[in-house]
Amino acid sequence: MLQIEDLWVEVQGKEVLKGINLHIGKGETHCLFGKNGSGKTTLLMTIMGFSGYKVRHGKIIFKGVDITHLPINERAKLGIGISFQRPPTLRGVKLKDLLQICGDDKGLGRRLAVSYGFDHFLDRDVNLGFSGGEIKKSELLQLLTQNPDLTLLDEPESGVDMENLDVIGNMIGKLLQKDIHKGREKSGLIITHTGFILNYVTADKGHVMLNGQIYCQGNPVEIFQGIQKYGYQECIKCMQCNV
Ligand SMILES: Nc1ncnc2c1ncn2[C@@H]1O[C@H](COP(=O)(O)OP(=O)(O)OP(=O)(O)O)[C@@H](O)[C@H]1O
Repeated sequence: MLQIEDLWVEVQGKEVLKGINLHIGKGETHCLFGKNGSGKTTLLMTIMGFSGYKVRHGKIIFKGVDITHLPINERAKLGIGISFQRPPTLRGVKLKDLLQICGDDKGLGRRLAVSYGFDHFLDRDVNLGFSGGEIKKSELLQLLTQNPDLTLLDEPESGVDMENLDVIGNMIGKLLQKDIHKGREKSGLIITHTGFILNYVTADKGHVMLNGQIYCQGNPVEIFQGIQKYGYQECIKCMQCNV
């Protein structure tokens, strides 16, 4: 599904990603762990194609297509979706209108909003005055409507209370087809500090990013436990380190 080869990325003159290699197969969900400022968000924003993330070297291949220099809208059309760590407020854009843009089937967004008890937000400007948890629900509603083949999630749990974590987790589980083990087709890359998502999706691989490089890949639960026990720096010295 996604193949990243020796990716070097510069942001505002600073070299942030330094030779990233990553392969996410069809139907696989990967978790990305790592210290603050290590480059995780930069990787997601670069995959999605946001301006300001300058690819100095390397390739991003999605579904066999080289998307390294493709505009963001083309990447979305090809089937990539993203949920931001801190999504912007869209004044003058109603959530219902954004949901219509996200999905071809015009009724899908509303049906999903009703099913998650979120329909009273449809007539509000996107994220304007939304609480932290409401912003995350709105983001996931947009993604469920878009129904991307590769979903990029940047700390989906941040700002979400304990009860709503369950709702958010189930929405992500639906997005990534948690329950369909055979023939699962949707892929995901999830940045998480808390590891909460591991209770809601069957994650196939975990990676640890430090200082713009991926050091470790392996069982996501074991990696997360290793980080909790020994910290990032010690974790990357483990047997699973392959870079
Ligand atoms: N627009 C920008 N201008 C300047 N520096 C930037 C910009 N975007 C990212 N950086 C820098 O690049 C580095 C990596 O940032 P990034 O947001 O990718 O880290 P992260 O691993 O996602 O961190 P966190 O876990 O805190 O969200 C940081 O030092 C950050 O300050």
